[in-house]
Amino acid sequence: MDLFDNPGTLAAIPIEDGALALLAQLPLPLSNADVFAQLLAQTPWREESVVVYGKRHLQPRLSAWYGDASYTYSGLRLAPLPWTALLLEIRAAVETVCGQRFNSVLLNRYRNERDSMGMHSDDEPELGAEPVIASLSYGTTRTFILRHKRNKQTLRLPLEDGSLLLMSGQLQRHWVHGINKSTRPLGERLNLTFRYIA
Ligand SMILES: O=C(O)CCC(=O)C(=O)O
Ligand SMILES: [Fe+2]
Repeated sequence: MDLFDNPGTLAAIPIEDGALALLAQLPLPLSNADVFAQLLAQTPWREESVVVYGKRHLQPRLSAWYGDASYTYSGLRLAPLPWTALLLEIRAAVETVCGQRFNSVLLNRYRNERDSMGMHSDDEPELGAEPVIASLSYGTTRTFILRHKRNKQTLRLPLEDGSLLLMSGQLQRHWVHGINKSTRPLGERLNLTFRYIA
């Protein structure tokens, strides 16, 4: 049987004001360890800076942007890298599971427990009114935090090696999300967020 005949199904996570679904393991012909090692080695990782309230900061993580179109992220104009064979293969599997097309992917590398991502919404206008974002994780499990903008309700989701989280509907409008630093030592994690940019 071809792996892609039965890609597994996303399980909905009940949440107000948005849609969230999780697949524990994205089916791919490569092992999670091979995907992790190849992405780590092939990617031209960069330490980007962002402007927050007029002040420039280095991001506490490494990143790389691939895709068909350029994109503005936290005041940063990112020219995309061309798709690699591995990223195209991963994208095809993600698209099959999600039933959605994606034309770009942001790779984030959290080197250890001191790397993080501040609470934010992926609500740039070019992502559309109801952005569909597929978030794929490899390596060390980190806790993905979602907080409702109005009532401050908080959800904590451990994102494990090989898991795929799909965010859609009104989620970006009503919630912020991020990855906190940890006080306990942690190994490396890679995250890929597939997006569709109009
Ligand atoms: O690393 C993660 O799980 C979150 C990544 C994220 O929110 C983003 O790239 O916008
Ligand atoms: Fe995000």
